[in-house]
Amino acid sequence: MVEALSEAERADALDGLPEWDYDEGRDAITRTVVFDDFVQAFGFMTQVALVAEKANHHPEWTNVYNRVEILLTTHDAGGLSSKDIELADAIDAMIEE
Ligand SMILES: C[C@H](O)[C@H](O)[C@H]1CNC2=NC(N)=NC(=O)C2=N1
Repeated sequence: MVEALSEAERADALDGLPEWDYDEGRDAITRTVVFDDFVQAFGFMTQVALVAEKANHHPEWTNVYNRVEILLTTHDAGGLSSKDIELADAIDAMIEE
């Protein structure tokens, strides 16, 4: 069973995720990505969905046209865990492609 990160672990992890913001209320991280159009945005979401399903760790997200707002937290842990950090890293790699 995955545990929520400690404050120190969280601070260290967030240092490596400069594109993500910390949501204290949810103990989560968030990132908004804007694409050229809906098709690009949905293609990205499809890529993320396959990685998330493989990891059995899923984002909370919204999509409006070319904009995708992503929130990562671990429901089973009641907060931010290493699984969120790993998924955020994978998402960043897809965006940098
Ligand atoms: C039953 C299933 O394995 C669990 O519900 C998984 C699915 N995806 C998940 N995703 C996220 N973000 N947090 C979880 O705790 C989680 N748990």
